[in-house]
Amino acid sequence: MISVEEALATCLALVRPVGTETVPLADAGGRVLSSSVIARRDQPPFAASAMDGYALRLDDRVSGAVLQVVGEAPAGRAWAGGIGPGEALRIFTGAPVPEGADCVVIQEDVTRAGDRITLGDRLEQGDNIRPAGADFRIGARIEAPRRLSPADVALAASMNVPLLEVSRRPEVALIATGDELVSPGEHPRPDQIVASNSYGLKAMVEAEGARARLLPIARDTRESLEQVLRLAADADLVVTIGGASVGDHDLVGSVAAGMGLERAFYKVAMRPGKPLMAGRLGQAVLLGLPGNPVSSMVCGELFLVPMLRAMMALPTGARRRMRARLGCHLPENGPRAHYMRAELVPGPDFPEITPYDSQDSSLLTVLAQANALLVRAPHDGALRRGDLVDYLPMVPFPS
Ligand SMILES: Nc1nc2c(c(=O)[nH]1)N[C@H]1C(S)=C(S)[C@@H](COP(=O)(O)OP(=O)(O)OC[C@H]3O[C@@H](n4cnc5c(N)ncnc54)[C@H](O)[C@@H]3O)O[C@H]1N2
Ligand code: MOO
Repeated sequence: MISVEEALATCLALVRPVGTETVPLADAGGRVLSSSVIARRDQPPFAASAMDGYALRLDDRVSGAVLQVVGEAPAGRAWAGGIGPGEALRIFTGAPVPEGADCVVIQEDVTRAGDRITLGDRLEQGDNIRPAGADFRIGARIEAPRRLSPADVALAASMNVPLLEVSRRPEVALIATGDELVSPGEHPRPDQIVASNSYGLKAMVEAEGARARLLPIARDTRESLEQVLRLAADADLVVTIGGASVGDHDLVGSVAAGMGLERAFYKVAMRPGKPLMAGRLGQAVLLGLPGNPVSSMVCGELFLVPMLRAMMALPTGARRRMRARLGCHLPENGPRAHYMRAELVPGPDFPEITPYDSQDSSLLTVLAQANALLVRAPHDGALRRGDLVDYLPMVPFPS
């Protein structure tokens, strides 16, 4: 058995970036930017009013002053002329500030009568002008690689860049295996269950921005497994679920080997998820996850997600660990790293984390409730309430 760290390093060494494509800005949210975005203009491109009011000279901003209104500038229509002493321009938020004006007095501080305004008693100190280029200058960059947030998309739009180069979405084929499985909505026999983790993994893959394809459930025969694996030949990453352990019906390793799998490792010193395997299968990479629902989902978080990120050319490595105070006592850990499903709540200095009583790797109710994985190293000594421990956050984090 190898360590989680070795297994992750090997998984990451197996994958390659999948290449790039160009997409319209409107479809770029959540995608991974692969070429930096470069601003084609200054924003704002002119000194702009931040308020609805009157543009005038600072020298004229005196309580009680009476000024002549010479014209009007709505947003999108600049006033061609300038502003002289004793003059004001009616101006609206976002409109260019005219030559000669160096402040905008908000309309609430002004009394207007015909073409004249009188400035009120209390006038603001600020000039209410957004200087040209205050947001960004031409040539400013959104550096790649970066997963594009909604704010990034808005920024790229503002930079007037309509097409973005992003990483292609990796194609992931998901294969559930086992005679006991039926698809959700079907009618299982009394000795059957409903395939679950393949659907959870599909959601996980898609949340990362990759494409997931659920292949037909492979039955526990060599022929069935071979047939379904062949359907996955064009995928970038083939993920099998189950059939990885030592039982007579656990065929994934030997069938994949027969089809040319160059296995990089099998079995990792972790709980849950010991019978994990990975290797190269033709043009694709194969990740063989254990069948227990929680094991496969935890391995998905720890290995599949970083692999997908590497395939999209994002900086990779282990999921970022955080620190929390333990909410209970825990006995010494065994020889495998333990990723305990846990509840994380806010605390006075660090958040407080308490693992659920049952850590059986079949319990999806516990996994769905958990908002963190408490990480224990192999042979970690007994821990006391209040000790600082590592955890990996999972959604939903308490708000
Ligand atoms: N003698 C030993 N037995 C087992 C060992 C071992 O070391 N020696 N390891 C155990 C561990 S740890 C795990 S994890 C499981 C993993 O086994 P497999 O990967 O071969 O998974 P299966 O046997 O196919 O299934 C395990 C369990 O999960 C259910 N399952 C499978 N696929 C799905 C699915 N898509 N959706 C929902 N549930 C699924 C399956 O029905 C079984 O209940 O092996 C232990 N055994
Ligand atoms: O490690 Mo298995 O993955 O106990 O469930």
